[in-house]
Amino acid sequence: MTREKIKSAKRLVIKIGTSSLILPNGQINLKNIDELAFVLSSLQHEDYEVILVTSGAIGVGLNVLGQSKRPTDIAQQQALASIGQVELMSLYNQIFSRYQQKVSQLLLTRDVVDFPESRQNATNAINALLSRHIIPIINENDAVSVAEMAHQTKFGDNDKLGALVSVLTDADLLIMLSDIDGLYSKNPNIFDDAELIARVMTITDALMKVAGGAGSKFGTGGMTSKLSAAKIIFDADKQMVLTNGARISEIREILAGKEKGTYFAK
Ligand SMILES: Nc1ncnc2c1ncn2[C@@H]1O[C@H](COP(=O)(O)OP(=O)(O)O)[C@@H](O)[C@H]1O
Ligand SMILES: N[C@@H](CCC(=O)OP(=O)(O)O)C(=O)O
Repeated sequence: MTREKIKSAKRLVIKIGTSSLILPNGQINLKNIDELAFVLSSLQHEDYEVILVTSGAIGVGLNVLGQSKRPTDIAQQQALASIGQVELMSLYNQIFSRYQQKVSQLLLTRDVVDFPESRQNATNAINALLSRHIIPIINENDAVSVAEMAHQTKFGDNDKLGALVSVLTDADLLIMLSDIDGLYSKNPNIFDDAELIARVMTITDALMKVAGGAGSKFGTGGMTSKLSAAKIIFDADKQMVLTNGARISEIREILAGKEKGTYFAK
């Protein structure tokens, strides 16, 4: 059950989900964002290379407009993402600068990652930012990405984006922050006797069956999309820890190899 390989990780991708950024009442979770900025900035100052993959554009957009329900209409969702992304980055910029950390924004679409030249270009840009000790903050370009039959520029969800960014940047570790302590043996929303799984070595069909949908009204993919992301990580021979975004300071313990959350590695 050893997590020895985590201890030498230097290049980190941290993915934070909407459920960790927005409170159930629709307000911004300032406590989590502040803790995230503090922990990631201090890690960066200690010479870790840190990349943040963030969700929350639509959730923050709803907050800006004082709405509570995600619209079903695609154009309305894209408008909300466009509004929320600015506010989200403005918040990150303010809070990270309190910890003397510069940040930047990259909004990706799937075609960028699919085509070798644009993929390399994106990797080069991220490497250039990291070499300047800047934390790149990455989201999907929700305002323009589409999922049409012959034209697919959507990633689907940010768990997948987090895994793809980890592969793209050859990161040593992906830490996925959700609103739950890790993967449970059953959907904990339904079963009281669900138990936390400490280590996953492969994604089986049986495991896919224990994963349910999103637990909060703001989350999108639920555990199914986290396991699909883990599959990308396994296929690329990489490692991932799924843990609770309510206890961001535990990232330190995870990096020290302590048993927190669910560890996905061969
Ligand atoms: N087997 C399972 N183990 C853990 N969580 C599960 C499981 N099945 C379903 N879930 C649900 O998945 C949710 C996490 O996904 P999601 O709401 O999309 O979060 P995020 O916004 O962090 O991406 C959990 O809060 C939980 O309700
Ligand atoms: N790109 C979208 C988030 C999509 C998504 O997968 O959200 P989540 O399940 O909260 O990680 C946004 O910024 O609202």
